[in-house]
Amino acid sequence: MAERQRDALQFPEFERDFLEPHLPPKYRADDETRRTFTTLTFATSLDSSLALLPGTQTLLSGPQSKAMTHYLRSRHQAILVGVGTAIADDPSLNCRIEGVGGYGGEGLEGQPRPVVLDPTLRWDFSSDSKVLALAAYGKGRAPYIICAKHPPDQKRVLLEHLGGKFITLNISDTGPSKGKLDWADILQALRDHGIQSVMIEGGGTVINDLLQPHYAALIGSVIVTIAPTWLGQSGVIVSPPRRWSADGTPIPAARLKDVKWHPFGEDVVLCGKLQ
Ligand SMILES: NC(=O)C1=CN([C@@H]2O[C@H](COP(=O)(O)OP(=O)(O)OC[C@H]3O[C@@H](n4cnc5c(N)ncnc54)[C@H](O)[C@@H]3O)[C@@H](O)[C@H]2O)C=CC1
Ligand SMILES: Nc1nc(O)c(N)c(N[C@@H]2O[C@H](COP(=O)(O)O)[C@@H](O)[C@H]2O)n1
Repeated sequence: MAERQRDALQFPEFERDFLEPHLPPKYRADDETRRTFTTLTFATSLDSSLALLPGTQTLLSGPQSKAMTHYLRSRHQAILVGVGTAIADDPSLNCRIEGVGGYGGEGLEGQPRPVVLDPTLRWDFSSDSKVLALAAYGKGRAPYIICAKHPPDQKRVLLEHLGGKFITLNISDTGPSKGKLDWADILQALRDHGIQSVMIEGGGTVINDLLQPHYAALIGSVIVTIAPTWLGQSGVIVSPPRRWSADGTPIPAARLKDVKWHPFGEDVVLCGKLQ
């Protein structure tokens, strides 16, 4: 029996039912047909801010909603962040719920695969970067990095040594994602690498991109933690591009349906689907 870990988070059984309808279906290794289930999830302030300033990390989630996020991590095969988040936060991107691999569980079971979206290879990671160090200690998996250019051999060797890899995709030259990577291509690439569920945590650029109507069909669930604080102006804001109706009047950028709210400590967690 795995020993109890002092650094593990607790997320009680009775809180889990609320989330169940919003979680990906159970993973089946033999199911080749299923599209990757995508959950968009983040913590925001009352003024829709993810961080006090660009390039910095701000703690918004309280202990209960943080434990909820780690439970979500245990229920997805991968966690994706943009390179802005990887650089600003030096995140761990592992699951620290009690009973998951590395935190009282066996092997790496329950540990999601970190994925960093870094088209131009801006993230100058090393073996000291938290996510790689945790992989080396068996407390998480090494990242997959999605890029659009040839990676340097030295970085590739370091990543592959720990079980990670670079995945190279083509920049779109047409359509709404022109000049960027298309999210359908990103999710298909993850699917091709055996990932059937991914939770996308941010940051601002990634979330605002995905909240545009042409990507709504790709997102299975949206789960937002709202903390009872206003961060103030000049933060990293969730606010997707405004839409306009055919007659030129402004309409909301995005809206959720089938919404449920649940308090976790001082925070509230909102689950829904994009309309
Ligand atoms: N409160 C929360 O839950 C979270 C807060 N954050 C915060 O967000 C901030 C980082 O946000 P941002 O600076 O906006 O960076 P980001 O993490 O959204 O990364 C942006 C970068 O991702 C790449 N990217 C995004 N969409 C792309 C696409 N379609 N094709 C190709 N490349 C694409 C580009 O290189 C872009 O510069 C940090 O302050 C971080 O602490 C990040 C995650 C969650
Ligand atoms: N759920 C949540 N609450 C907050 O207050 C946050 N700042 C974030 N940020 C996201 O979590 C990552 C950090 O995760 P680790 O604890 O280092 O594993 C960070 O990179 C953001 O993606 N999330």
